[in-house]
Amino acid sequence: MTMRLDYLSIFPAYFDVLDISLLGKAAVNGLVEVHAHDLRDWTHDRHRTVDDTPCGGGAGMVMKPDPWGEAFDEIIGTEPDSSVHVIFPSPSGAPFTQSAAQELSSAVRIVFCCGRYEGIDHRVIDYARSMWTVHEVSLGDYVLNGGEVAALAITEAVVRLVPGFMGNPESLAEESFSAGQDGLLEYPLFTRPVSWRGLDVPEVLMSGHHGRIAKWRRDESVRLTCERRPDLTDSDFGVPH
Ligand SMILES: COC(=O)c1ccnc(N)c1
Repeated sequence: MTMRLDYLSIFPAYFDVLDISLLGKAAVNGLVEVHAHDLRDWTHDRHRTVDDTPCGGGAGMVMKPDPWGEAFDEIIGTEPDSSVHVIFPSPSGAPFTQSAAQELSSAVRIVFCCGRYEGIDHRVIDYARSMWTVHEVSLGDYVLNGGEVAALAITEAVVRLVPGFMGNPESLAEESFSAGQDGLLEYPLFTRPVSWRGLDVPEVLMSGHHGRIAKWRRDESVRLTCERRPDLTDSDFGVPH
């Protein structure tokens, strides 16, 4: 199954980066298909205008609905289809999580709508909701200049979970937030040399004692999660098992 990814933006060149590294390889082996579009291709005036002043006043500009609607018609179509996922990255969106990435990794089509200026006319989102499965998602509590960087981050989080993308899918099991880690943060990692600038690899990791190593790793995950992400812990995690 090939996942088709579309990106609508006034800066489509942001997505050239998807041609390199693992994502580029996935495109080559037909796992994903990437299409970046310039929203201005759906404008009809000499200045290729995509924005206008906000109704009701206020600072900045708002992205006009017309170009988005015409782009949707051409890129996605004019018939409702709930299997198409349309993502609007936005600081006012729902927090994007690993479980959302996991769910999206089985999608056949994902269309990223990258807003600029103060944002997109809300009717674009309402129209999209009437046609497709819409996700307004935030990467965290901060504001970017546009949705492009967020779209790239979401793409990476999703595509790496697509079956066949990662050479060794087992490596996914022990990552932070993965089910295999019970949603805990990943334990600290070490490799050779055993001693480096006076800093040594924890002895337990060199013991060859798998039970002790597993316990050390679990304890470290619980400790890190309690320290850094108390919001992720509950009474169970608070006490290392
Ligand atoms: C324009 O988009 C944003 O500023 C944005 C998107 C997703 N997450 C955020 N925290 C910000």
